Amino acid sequence: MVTRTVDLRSDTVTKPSDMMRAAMANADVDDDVLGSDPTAFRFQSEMAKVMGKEAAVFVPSGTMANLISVLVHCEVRGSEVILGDDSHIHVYENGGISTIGGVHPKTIKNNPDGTIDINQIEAAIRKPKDELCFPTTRLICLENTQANCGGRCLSAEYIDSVGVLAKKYGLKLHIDGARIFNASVALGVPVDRLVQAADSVSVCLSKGLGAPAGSVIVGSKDFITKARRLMKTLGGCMRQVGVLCAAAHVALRENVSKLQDDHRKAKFFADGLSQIEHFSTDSASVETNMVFFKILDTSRIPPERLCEILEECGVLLLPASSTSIRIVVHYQISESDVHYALTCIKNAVHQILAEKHQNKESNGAIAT
Ligand SMILES: Cc1ncc(COP(=O)(O)O)c(C=O)c1O
Ligand SMILES: C[C@@H](O)[C@H](N)C(=O)O
Repeated sequence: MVTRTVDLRSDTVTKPSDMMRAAMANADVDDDVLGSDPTAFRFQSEMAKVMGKEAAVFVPSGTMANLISVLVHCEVRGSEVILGDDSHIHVYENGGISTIGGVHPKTIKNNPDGTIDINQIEAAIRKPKDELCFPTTRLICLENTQANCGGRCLSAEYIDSVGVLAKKYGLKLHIDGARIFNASVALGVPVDRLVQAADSVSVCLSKGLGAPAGSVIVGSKDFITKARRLMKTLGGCMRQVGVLCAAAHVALRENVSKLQDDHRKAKFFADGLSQIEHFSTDSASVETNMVFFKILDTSRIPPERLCEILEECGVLLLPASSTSIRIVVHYQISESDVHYALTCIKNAVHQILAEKHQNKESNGAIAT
């Protein structure tokens, strides 16, 4: 019987704090479609200010925030967006920019550090002379932090250089900033500086900041007006949305300061994993709240089996590939949880290896 749960599947798993629940219960609300929900208005104004952009709109999810942002930038048919081949928009959003928006993706391989090579970006930009046969490049998307590269941070200098390239060719720049506050804290760069070159940013309040739901798109007033209209088309406009914005506002006020500790716990986790035989963990590459560790082929430990055994002791993890597992730390994971999970992982490895040895023995016995 599981008496303790340590949920390391994602930073989307946090439960709203008591302060968030109180804010939700007491939120001053109104119909945000017929008019303006006062709590949503205040939160959106605060987010625009914090991110250094003209305007903001609260959106039900990060996936919808990215979809809306890409579709507003690429509102002309035959548009193409340049993005990383391991980006969330390309991998985890059901191809929505194409299936719903008719936007063509031009992927470039993500570097291990989360960037996409700037020379490859420039080479991928379509040339006007080829417009009869090819889509028209209108947008470049970056992701900061870059989740599938291990939560790696894109520097302000890199983003600025992509911004210069975008302007050179008359393109727009969107940042999937689901974890932009993690990047800001890890780099020690104010978040508005980090996204200065971007025309739009999607920011998740429901990840490391711990809100129960929601994202925000920030950008110019004109962009946000178009984004809000498209959100209505997609069915994303909500009535008394202040209930959710109240929790998101608490998350913004209370939890940015906790992110550094998440990063420290992730680093501690990575150091602990690197002590475990049969695992390969690049602890040096852990910059924020994510740790990916590879299970060496020699061990022949299937990630699914490891996750299965760990679930029995209340430690929840997700395989990242056929040979690796992802750990995501958040503010509701304690130091003690980290130690407990590491102990459970070590014990699970020993259990699986013992199982394999026993199977080998019994197969050998049958064979003789
Ligand atoms: C980098 C990144 N972008 C966007 C999203 C989408 O956010 P949501 O789950 O709220 O749709 C996620 C994960 O959830 C993510 O990790
Ligand atoms: C898996 C992905 O969709 C989610 N954003 C996560 O990082 O957990």
